[in-house]
Amino acid sequence: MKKVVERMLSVEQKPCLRTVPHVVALTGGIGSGKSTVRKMFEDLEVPCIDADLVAREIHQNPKHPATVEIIEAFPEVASPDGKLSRGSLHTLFAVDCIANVKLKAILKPYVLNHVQHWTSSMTAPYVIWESALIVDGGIDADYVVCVDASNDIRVDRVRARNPSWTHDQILRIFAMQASRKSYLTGADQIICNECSRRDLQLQVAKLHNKFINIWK
Ligand SMILES: CC(C)(COP(=O)(O)OP(=O)(O)OC[C@H]1O[C@@H](n2cnc3c(N)ncnc32)[C@H](O)[C@@H]1O)[C@@H](O)C(=O)NCCC(=O)NCCS
Ligand SMILES: Nc1ncnc2c1ncn2[C@@H]1O[C@H](COP(=O)(O)OP(=O)(O)OP(=O)(O)O)[C@@H](O)[C@H]1O
Repeated sequence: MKKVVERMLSVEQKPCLRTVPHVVALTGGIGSGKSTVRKMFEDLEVPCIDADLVAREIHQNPKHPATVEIIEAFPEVASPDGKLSRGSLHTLFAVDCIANVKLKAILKPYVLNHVQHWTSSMTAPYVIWESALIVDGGIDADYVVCVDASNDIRVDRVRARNPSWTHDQILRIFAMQASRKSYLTGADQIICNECSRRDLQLQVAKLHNKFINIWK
């Protein structure tokens, strides 16, 4: 009986073990393979969030204060129902650097707020935040993973994924994003995606084991 009471007391006195998960930022330029890598981490049951998808949910909601502000600033890219028109990446933001900076400044606080709330509701040792825009700064991650491939491979993959995009449109998006060098120098770890999906998966599994070992 004494032992049972002692054990109950020791359990009650233990501090709450619930801690906020570590954050791995997953970044890279357009077509580098971020979403492909994110899905591989999801297959390993790592909770993942796509910041660009969060941004999309915001600017496709005409009542969201960020959407109202964006449409006020850029009425030319409003759809008839008050959302941000999806083609606006090519017609405005990939060709007008100032407009792009303003768009990101409006969206970023709302996206980060959502992503941080989501993170604090997770119980895994670590979570993954995916975004092409992480190297823009202001994102507090424990570890930055950059998915990399040569510009030629990325252009080919984006063209295959988006057949209606022209070569010029793709190069404009490249030019709006951080340089390949900035992505690489800002990373703690690089995943080289000039390989087969199978070899990519092996790199992901190795990295996952490393994270689990340090943060278990
Ligand atoms: C410009 C927008 C409206 C175009 O939307 P659309 O659905 O047509 O494109 P999608 O989101 O699928 O983007 C496709 C790819 O283009 C690249 N990209 C998108 N937006 C940008 C941008 N503003 N600057 C540079 N590259 C971009 C990314 O590699 C992205 O994965 C949208 O991408 C957007 O809201 N971008 C800003 C996102 C943002 O500020 N996120 C904050 C993260 S902290
Ligand atoms: N190792 C690979 N072998 C063959 N195709 C690949 C490989 N990795 C990615 N792809 C393909 O390349 C395209 C771009 O990959 P993905 O969408 O993952 O890139 P991304 O970095 O998320 O791009 P974006 O910034 O536009 O969201 C996709 O169609 C994907 O299926």
